Amino acid sequence: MAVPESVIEWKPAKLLQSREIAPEFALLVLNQPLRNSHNLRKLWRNSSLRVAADGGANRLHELSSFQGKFSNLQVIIGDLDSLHKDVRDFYSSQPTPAKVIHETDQDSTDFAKAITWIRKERPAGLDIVALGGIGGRVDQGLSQLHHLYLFQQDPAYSQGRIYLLSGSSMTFLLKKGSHRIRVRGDEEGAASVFGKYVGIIPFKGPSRITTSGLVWDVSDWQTEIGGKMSTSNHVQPDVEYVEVQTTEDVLFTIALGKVDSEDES
Ligand SMILES: Nc1ncnc2c1ncn2[C@@H]1O[C@H](COP(=O)(O)OP(=O)(O)OP(=O)(O)O)[C@@H](O)[C@H]1O
Ligand SMILES: Cc1ncc(C[n+]2csc(CCO)c2C)c(N)n1
Repeated sequence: MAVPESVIEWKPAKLLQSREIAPEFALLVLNQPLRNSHNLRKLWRNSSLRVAADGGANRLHELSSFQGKFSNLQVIIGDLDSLHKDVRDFYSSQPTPAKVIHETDQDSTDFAKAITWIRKERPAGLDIVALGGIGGRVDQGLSQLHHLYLFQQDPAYSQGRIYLLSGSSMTFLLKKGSHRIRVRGDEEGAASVFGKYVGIIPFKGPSRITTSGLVWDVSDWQTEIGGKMSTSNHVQPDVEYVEVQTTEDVLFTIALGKVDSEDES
């Protein structure tokens, strides 16, 4: 009898909801514009390890220096060419000082250094949310996507997922196989975490995909850069899950909902 193929479950909205339902994860703050948004506050509260990649600490400090928020950063890592001295002093002089890790090599980015450090610190695997992922410079964004592939080759993939969170999307890598992605929140009455737009990107090379739960579902559909690609797809209004079967690794990207307001509460 054929063994049923195992389905990988994704519940990314839990990262952005209350602490009770959030899984354990590390928050990695990149050097990208940062707002004191609903999502940032939730992620800060829910994360069990808070790390800044070099100048990411400057971005946090711009927010925390007003209200003392976001001051319990635990680690700053990188070549430290962007970290401001007053920011380093601020985080080093907190009641629980941040550890500052200087890694000088010029063959990897501070994003990669930070992920590698978190992975070594938690060899059993810890999910990582990278804040500011694929938001700014194109080479940095493409390097972050490349690193999703590099790090997800790790055997700890299933316990150590990486989510790139920009101001308007969440992006993660679906390894070849079957995936079931919950696209609604898990809390009664919670405003929607995700919007409707979805893209499935064959960044690594051609794949054949089958989807359900999308307005433009496809079945055993060849996708490749230079061929066809599903972008600006929509989640069907009444579904809770989107399912994707893919013959090769692909990126899945979904828009964030409108709740991520700028209020300072
Ligand atoms: N302009 C940018 N656009 C997109 N991402 C960025 C940008 N600048 C920095 N980042 C992200 O934040 C991380 C930390 O940035 P950092 O403060 O070290 O800037 P950097 O010195 O330009 O980056 P790196 O040394 O990693 O090339 C980077 O590794 C990268 O992932
Ligand atoms: C082939 C090759 N291309 C680019 C770089 C440069 N580089 C890549 S990551 C990084 C760190 C940035 O802080 C730098 C400078 C290299 N070393 N090797």
